[in-house]
Amino acid sequence: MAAPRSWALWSLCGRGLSRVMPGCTIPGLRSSWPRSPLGARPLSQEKRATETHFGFETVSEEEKGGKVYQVFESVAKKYDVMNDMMSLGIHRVWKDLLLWKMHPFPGTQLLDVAGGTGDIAFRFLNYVQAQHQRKQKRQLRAQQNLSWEEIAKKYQNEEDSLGGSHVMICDINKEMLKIGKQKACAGGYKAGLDWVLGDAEELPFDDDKFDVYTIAFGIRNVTHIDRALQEAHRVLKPGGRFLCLEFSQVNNPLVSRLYDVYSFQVIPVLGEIIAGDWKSYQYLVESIRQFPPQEEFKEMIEDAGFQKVTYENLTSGIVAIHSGFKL
Ligand SMILES: COc1cc(O)cc(C/C=C(\C)CC/C=C(\C)CC/C=C(\C)CC/C=C(\C)CC/C=C(\C)CC/C=C(\C)CC/C=C(\C)CC/C=C(\C)CC/C=C(\C)CCC=C(C)C)c1O
Ligand SMILES: C[S@@+](CC[C@H](N)C(=O)[O-])C[C@H]1O[C@@H](n2cnc3c(N)ncnc32)[C@H](O)[C@@H]1O
Repeated sequence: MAAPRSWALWSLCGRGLSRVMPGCTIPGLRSSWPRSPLGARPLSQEKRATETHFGFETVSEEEKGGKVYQVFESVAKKYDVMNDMMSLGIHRVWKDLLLWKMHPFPGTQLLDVAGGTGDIAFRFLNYVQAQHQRKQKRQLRAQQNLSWEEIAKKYQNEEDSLGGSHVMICDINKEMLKIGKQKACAGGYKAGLDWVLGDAEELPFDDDKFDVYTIAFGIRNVTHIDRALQEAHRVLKPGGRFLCLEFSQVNNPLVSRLYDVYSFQVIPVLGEIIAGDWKSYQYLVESIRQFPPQEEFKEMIEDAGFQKVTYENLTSGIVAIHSGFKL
């Protein structure tokens, strides 16, 4: 089988990559990553404190944020359609599973960091609304002698239809938030959500504020993952839950091989055809390979102070959901 294009590039660039271990500035990183596209391959321990990775490229920590910003600024308009095309809709199932795992209760205060175009937030609102409506119907059926007006009122109060639940969508990118807000208008999501421009590494919220913190396909893009995890811990209430949906390490060799071919040969091509942006989608597949595998990420979450940390692999580990509690 021919080597994927980017893998060939990666090999050609090996001199530069082996000189630097991009993840070096992040406490808790293990020497086994970043990984090559075709499996674990430790890179050199030599590194400079201010360097990190942007895909397979070595950049300064100062540069990385700007580069990530440009990627999402560039893809924002085509972001949703690209996700459906790349995954044939499978990303929707992963996001649904995140919500089922969360199983929010009435009144849940959710912070969705790197919330982008709102996929997690809208699912959350749908979930709590459906749950609240079921509860309300049960209560209405149980109550005798209610007037039609009283019944209608119960259905009309939008705020109440969420049972007090609320989602705060926080993202560093104005363009992603703009698309998210447009989707919210089009989808009729008015109550129970707010949009905030903010950095996962320095969240603009008080301590102990949220019941649940989610980050879906976001933490991979953050410069200092440890800082983002510490911030997650800070803003959660005691008893609060951290949930992260992110690309991970494929645990089936056949799927892994097909996935590598698909990632490096097909995804950038789709990116070019649909979004007119090969580079951003090359960054996507490279950044996936730079992210720590399940066990190492679990340890990083524990290092940030979370307890009862577990993870669940989805689609042979193409993605995983990590969960932890602030106790
Ligand atoms: C810039 O940063 C970003 C931008 C974004 O837009 C999004 C994100 C964040 C990401 C997401 C929210 C999710 C995005 C989803 C993905 C990256 C895709 C994940 C991949 C899958 C679910 C499928 C995994 C694929 C496999 C296990 C391999 C199976 C693939 C094949 C049999 C095709 C192998 C390909 C070739 C041999 C090359 C020749 C083929 C073609 C030219 C045809 C192209 C084929 C397709 C479009 C079909 C793709 C097939 C599937 C999706 C099959 C699914 C099957 C299974 C899961 C078993 C972001 O950070
Ligand atoms: C792949 S998108 C995920 C969007 C959404 N969560 C989803 O699942 O579709 C990654 C998002 O992370 C955001 N992001 C990257 N770095 C960030 C940071 N330091 N703080 C907050 N958001 C960030 C990007 O702007 C982008 O919207």
